[in-house]
Amino acid sequence: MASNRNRWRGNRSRRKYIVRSTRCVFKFVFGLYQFLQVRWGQWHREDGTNTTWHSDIADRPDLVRAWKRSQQRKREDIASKDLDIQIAWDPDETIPVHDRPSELRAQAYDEKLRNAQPELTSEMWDAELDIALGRAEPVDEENRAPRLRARPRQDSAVVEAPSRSRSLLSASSAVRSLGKDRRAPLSAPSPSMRGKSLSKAASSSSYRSTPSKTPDFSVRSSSSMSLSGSPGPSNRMSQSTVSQPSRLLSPRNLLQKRWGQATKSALAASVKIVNDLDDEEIPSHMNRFRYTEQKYMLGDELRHLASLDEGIFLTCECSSNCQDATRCHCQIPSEIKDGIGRKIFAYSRGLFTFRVPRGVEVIECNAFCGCDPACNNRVAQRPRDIGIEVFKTRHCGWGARAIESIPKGKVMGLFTGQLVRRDQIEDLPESHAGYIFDLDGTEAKGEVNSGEKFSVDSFECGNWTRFVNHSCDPNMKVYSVVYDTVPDMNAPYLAFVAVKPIPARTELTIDYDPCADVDAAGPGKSKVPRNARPCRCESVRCRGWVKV
Ligand SMILES: C[S@@+](CC[C@H](N)C(=O)[O-])C[C@H]1O[C@@H](n2cnc3c(N)ncnc32)[C@H](O)[C@@H]1O
Repeated sequence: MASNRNRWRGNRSRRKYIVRSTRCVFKFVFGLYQFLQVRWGQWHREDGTNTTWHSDIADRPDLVRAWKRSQQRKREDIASKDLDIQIAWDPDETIPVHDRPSELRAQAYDEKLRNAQPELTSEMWDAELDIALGRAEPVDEENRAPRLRARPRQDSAVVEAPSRSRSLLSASSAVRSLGKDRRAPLSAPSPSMRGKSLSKAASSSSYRSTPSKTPDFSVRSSSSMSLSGSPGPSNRMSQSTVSQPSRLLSPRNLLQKRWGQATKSALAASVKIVNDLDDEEIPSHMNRFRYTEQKYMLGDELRHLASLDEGIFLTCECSSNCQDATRCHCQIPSEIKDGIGRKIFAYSRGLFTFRVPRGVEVIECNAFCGCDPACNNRVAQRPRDIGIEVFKTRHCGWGARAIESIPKGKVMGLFTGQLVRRDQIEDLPESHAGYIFDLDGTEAKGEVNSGEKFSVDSFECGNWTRFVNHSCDPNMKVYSVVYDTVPDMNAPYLAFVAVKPIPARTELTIDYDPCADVDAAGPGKSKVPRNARPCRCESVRCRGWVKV
């Protein structure tokens, strides 16, 4: 490996050292971590050794990236060979150290699991509901294929087949047959969240392109959850975990369990379903709904957007925390500036500053930037840390609220769902209309670029944000943010941010038509658009209509 200047972190004298070679070696500390082995060219210990171990090298992101790529290749290699993986701990240590449980192996397991598990379909969901309601018996899945087989090396360490929680029976919809949907039909004549108005609310956004073979919503068994590749206690290798039989779960608990798995695998806080108002157990249309916390769902024709080449991104070389937007290369295209035209970040101390003009999108640091994950300019991409309740409102069906008080500027979450080409929206069923967001933040600014245009349909998949109702005096605003795509791709994320301090358990709302004439607000005073319906937000500033 070519020599390069390297500063040893923590060395106050700032003496320069040269990396002579790096090697991808798995060293086990508490049996779980892997480290990059570095041999130093101009440094050695008194005993002559010159090797140190690192999980990161702040000054050499190129080395770390190369190392991570080689790790990825190894995992893919392991995953492609067969569906078996030895994951048992060997108490007698007869297994070579490289075969012990490790993060690498956990990731390989996870990747195998994703390959082995079929995509969750509405039929599977219906079947689970049938079992939950006692209308059907769970099937023995022993002979179901393909699936991941966990091969125990010792009796003491068996990880169960991860597809245990899946039950594939009939395709009838228990929810539908129970007639649980007592709300007015959601067949709005035109999109409620869709349209110029909403796009204007969004100054821009992006979708996360972290390469992923399987979308976020993939349901994993408890054991696979514990084996997820991200660091943290919830990802440690666990002993055998047996799923709770589905038949013991009510539809709400079953839905809750699904969402719990999805939020947990995204390292996000919980989302609970509560209804203190009536006996509707779960929101309607949940029989086909798949929860995806932070990623768009991509159909085959858009899957290429999830594996963008590193070369497409502008990256910064900051060593840990990005503090100066004028020096951050990833900010070159950013149009967020202070009063004297200097580039600034959109956030201060983790909170949105609202210094982002309408039509301008926020460009966060990306996976290839040199800064660390806690950098100032990575906020919307972090896992949501505020617990959410999806609850039954008095007048607007189900809504969403936070379980704790929220400061102004807090980024609450990203709007997710199925990413669709804008020209295909008209083909969607009418019932989807109130759940579609156009990603047209830059169009609102009048700079329509020639690229493809997208919208996000959250009717059948998405997260808690699809329950956010409209208010003419909202407590959240939407802005657009990119971090795993680039602005020109027109597929930003939409981040929901608190515009004022919000007390715990206050309904979270946005304005579906933020560009309506605000000065003329008040019942009947502003021009009623064609796609409007009576607004039930009950705010004193209510326009009297909501665009749907
Ligand atoms: C994105 S969904 C919000 C979640 C929805 N309440 C539910 O239960 O699924 C948008 C739909 O909620 C309803 N809605 C939201 N805000 C409303 C308001 N202020 N007045 C009347 N209906 C509203 C409309 O039916 C609209 O099409």
